Amino acid sequence: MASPEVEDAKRWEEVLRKMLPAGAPLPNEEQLDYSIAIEYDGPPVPYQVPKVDPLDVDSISIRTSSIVSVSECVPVVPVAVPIVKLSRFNKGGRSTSPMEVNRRSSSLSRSQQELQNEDLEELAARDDEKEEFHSANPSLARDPDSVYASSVASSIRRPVVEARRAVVTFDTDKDEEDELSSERSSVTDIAASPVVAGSREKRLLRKSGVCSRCGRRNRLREREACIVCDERYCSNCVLKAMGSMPEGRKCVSCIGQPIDESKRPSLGKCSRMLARVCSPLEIRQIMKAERECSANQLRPEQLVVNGRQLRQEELAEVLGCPMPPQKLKPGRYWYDKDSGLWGKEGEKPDRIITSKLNVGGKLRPDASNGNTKVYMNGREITRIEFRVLKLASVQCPRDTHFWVYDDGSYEEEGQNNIKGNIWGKASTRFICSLVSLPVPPLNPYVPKEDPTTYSGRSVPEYLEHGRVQKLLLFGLEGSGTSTIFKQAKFLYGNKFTPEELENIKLMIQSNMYKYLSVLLEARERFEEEALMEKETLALDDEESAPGETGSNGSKLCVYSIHQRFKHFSDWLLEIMAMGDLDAFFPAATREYAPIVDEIWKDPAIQETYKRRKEIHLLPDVAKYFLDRAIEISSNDYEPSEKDILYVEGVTPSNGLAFLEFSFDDHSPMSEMYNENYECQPPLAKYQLIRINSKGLHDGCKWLEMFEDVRAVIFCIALSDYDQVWLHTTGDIQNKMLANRDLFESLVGNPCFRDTPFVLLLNKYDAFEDKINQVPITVCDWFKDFSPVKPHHNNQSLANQAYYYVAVKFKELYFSTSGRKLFVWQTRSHERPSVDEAFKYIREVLKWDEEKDENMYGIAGDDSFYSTELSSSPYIRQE
Ligand SMILES: Nc1nc2c(ncn2[C@@H]2O[C@H](COP(=O)(O)OP(=O)(O)OP(=O)(O)O)[C@@H](O)[C@H]2O)c(=O)[nH]1
Ligand SMILES: [Ca+2]
Repeated sequence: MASPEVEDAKRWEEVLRKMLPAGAPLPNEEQLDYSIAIEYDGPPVPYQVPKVDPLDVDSISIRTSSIVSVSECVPVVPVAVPIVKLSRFNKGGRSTSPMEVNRRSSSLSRSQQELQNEDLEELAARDDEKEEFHSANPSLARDPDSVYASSVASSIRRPVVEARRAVVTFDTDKDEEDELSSERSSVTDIAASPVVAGSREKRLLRKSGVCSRCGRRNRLREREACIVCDERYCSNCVLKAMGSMPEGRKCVSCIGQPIDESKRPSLGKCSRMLARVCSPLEIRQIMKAERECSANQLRPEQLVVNGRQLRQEELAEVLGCPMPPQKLKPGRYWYDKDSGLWGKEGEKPDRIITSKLNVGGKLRPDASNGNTKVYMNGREITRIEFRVLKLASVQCPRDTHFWVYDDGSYEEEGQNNIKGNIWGKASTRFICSLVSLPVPPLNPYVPKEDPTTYSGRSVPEYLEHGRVQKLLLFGLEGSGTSTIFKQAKFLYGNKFTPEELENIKLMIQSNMYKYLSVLLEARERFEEEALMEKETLALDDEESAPGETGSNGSKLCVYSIHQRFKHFSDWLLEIMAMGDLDAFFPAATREYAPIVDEIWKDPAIQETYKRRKEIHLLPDVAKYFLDRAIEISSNDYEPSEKDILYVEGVTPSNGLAFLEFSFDDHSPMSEMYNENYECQPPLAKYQLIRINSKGLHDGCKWLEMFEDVRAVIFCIALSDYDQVWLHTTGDIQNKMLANRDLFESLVGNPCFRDTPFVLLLNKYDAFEDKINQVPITVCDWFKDFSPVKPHHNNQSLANQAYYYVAVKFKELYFSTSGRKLFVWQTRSHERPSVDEAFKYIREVLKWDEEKDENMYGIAGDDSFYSTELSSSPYIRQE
C-alpha cells in the first residue's frame, strides 16, 4: 500500500517527466524541494537503517582524535560510513559530497576506518531520539522522500549506495546472517555481555540495532523491546530473554516492575515479529496479560485528583466504576463528583465519568482555570463552556453559581428549584460534540459484560474504543462543499429525513425563481447594451433603415422580452432586490409555475442564457432546474437523488451541518494490522462538519471551537480561475485569489497549527471544459504557467494546469506552515470521485496518526514498500 505521500511523490515525478523536453535530465531535488523532497517526518519506524547524516569533514578529523577513549568502552562493530545527508536545505554546497567522504575513508587503514566509523556512529547516536525515526528505512512505503529519491534522484543516490557497499560487510539478509554468526569477531562477543555495557553504551547499542542478548547487529531487522527497561531483542533471542511473558513483553529480570510510561499506549499491541515467533493463542494470552496484569497498571500515586494523590482503593474505584475515564494516563486531573465532569487540571472538561465517586481532594474553583465568573458546582467554568451554556439559552450573568447534577438538571445555588436540563436539547448535545465538550450518554449506562470479570485494577477492553474524528470541510461559496457533503451522506448511508427532504424541495422551488430573476436582470442589461449599440450604428449610417419598433413604439432586439412578461419580470426583480423572496414563496410557487416555464422558453431569455458565462450569479445547475419548472412546482414533486445533489443552499440556519460516518471496509493500510492479532483497530468514526459560506464570514469566531478537528478539508473549484468574487466589503476580486486568501488565513490560524490540511481541487470536469477557451493565466497568480507544447488535447492541458495549481497551493502552504499540503482532485458530481477523495483523506489521517505515534511494537519489513506501492485501489495511475 502506498501512503498518500508516496502516491503524491509518484505523481509529481510523472508530471515532471512529462513537462520536461524528452531526454532532459530530471531536475535536481532543490528544484523540487517543496513538493517532493521534503524531509521525512512520517511515522517512526522501529528499526535502524544506515544513516546518512550531514557531516562536516573538518569535524571528522577532529573527532577521530578521541578514538582511543571511545574504543575503550564501546565495542567496535563494523558499520557503514555515514555519508552526507541528502538534505534539501543543503543548498550552499558546503558539505562534502558522498564521493568525497568515501575517498577519505578508503584512504584509511581498515582498523582506522572501523574506529572512525564507530566514532561517526556515536556522533549520529547523540542526536535527538527523533533522529532515530528520521533515519527511516528507505524502503518503507511511508517514506515518500526516499521513494522519490530512489527513483528520481538516482543519480544523486548512486554514489551513496556504492560508498556503502565498499565498507558494509554485515548488512546482510537472513541467510548470510546465519553464516556470519559463526565467524563473528571477538569484539562483537563483548557486546553480548551486558556487564560490559554501561547505560550510555546500551543506548548506543540499541540505537544501532544490536540485540541485547546475542549482540548481533542488523539494522534492518526488527527488535522486540522490554516494556520496562527497553532492552531490545532479535527474534532468535526474544523468547529466551523474555520467557513465557507472564506480564507481557518484559525481560525475565524485569517481571514485577512497573512499565516505562512512554510505552503505555502500546500495551497489548502485538508486533509482527512476535506474531511470527508465537502462536496466535500465545499472542492473545501475552497481550491480555500485558494489558491486564497488576504490575502494568497505573499506580495510585501517578494520579492526582483535585490536588491530592490517589490511594489504592480510590484508584480501584475510578477504574472499576461503570463509566471510568478511558485511556487514563498518569497526571493531574479535576473531578466534579456531582456532575461527573472530569478534566485535566487547568483545562476544560474532557469527559463525564460516573458521578459520586469518593476520590481525590475537594474540587477547587480554579480547577479548570476558567475566567468567566460563572461557577458550576463551585468550579469557575471555561469560556467554551460558557458559550455553550449561552447557546443552550441558560441564563448565566457574572457571579452566577450553578448546581448541576449528573443527569444534567441544574439550579441556581441557594434556590431550590430545578431550572431545566443542560443536556436536554439535542442542539446542546450537538454543539457540545462539535466543541468536544462531554455529554452524558443518552441511555443510562448498562454494562455489556458480566461486571465480575473485571476488577478495579484492569481496564475493561470494551471501553477502549476510539473517539470520533472530526473533519472540517471549508470552502468559498460555490466551491462544491455542499455537493461533497451530500455525496458523503449518500455514500456512507445516512438517509435524509422527511423534514430535510421537505426543505430541499422548498429550496429547489425557490432557487428556480432566483435563477430566473438573475436571468431577467441580465436580460435587461444585455437589451440596453444591444439597443445602445444599434443606436450608435444608426448614427454612423444615417441611410440605414430605422430599428425595429415594438407595437408601442419602443425599440426591440433579440433580448427584448414579450410584453406580457414585463410585469411579472419587474415584480420578481423588485422582490429579489428587497430580499423578500422567501415571503412570497413557496406559497406562490404553483401559481406562477406556468409563467416561469413560458418565460424560460422565451427566445429573449434563451439568448440571454447563451451568454451565461457573463452572468456570474447564475450557477450551472440553473438550466437543470428551469427546464423542469412545471414538474418541480407541482405539489407531489419529490426531489430525486440527482436533484438533491444539484440543489444549492440546503443548509441549517446556523450555517453548520454535520454528518457522522465510518467506512465499512478496512483500508489497505490497516490490513497490516491484521497479523497483529489483538490490535485490529475498530472502524474509525468520522464526523464531517461543514460550515457554509455564510457561517464562514464570521467563521473566525467559530474557529477556536474547532481546535480539535483531525483535519481541515479545504475545497476550491478549479474553474474559479476566471471568476470574480464579490466581498462583503464590496470589493471585487478574482475568485481564485479570494480562495487563496481564505485558504491562507485558515492555514495561518493558530487553531490549526498542528492540523493537517487536505486541499480538494474540485470541479475538474468544468476545468477541463474551460481550459482551452480561457487560459489560466487570466488569474494573476497563475501568470507564469507555461504548458509544455504540444499538448495533444484538453485533458493533457488540464492535467498540467491542475498540477501547476496544486503546486502553487503546496508552495503557499509550505511557506506558511512549513508542512506538506495534501492535494486531491475531485468531480463532486460524480459519487465515486468523492468516495475516492474520502479514502484518500482517511489514508492521510492514518499516516498523520502513525507519524505521531510511537511505532514501538508495529514493525514493517523489507518487502513492505516494493509489494505495496502499486496495490492500492485508491491510487489513480496517471
Ligand atoms: N461542474 C461541476 N459543478 C459542480 C461540481 N461540484 C459542485 N458543482 C456545482 O457547483 C455549484 C456550487 O456547489 P455547492 O455544492 O453548492 O457548493 P457550495 O457553494 O460550496 O455550498 P453552499 O455554500 O452550501 O451553497 C453547484 O451548482 C454544484 O452543483 C463539480 O465537480 N463539477
Ligand atoms: Ca452554493
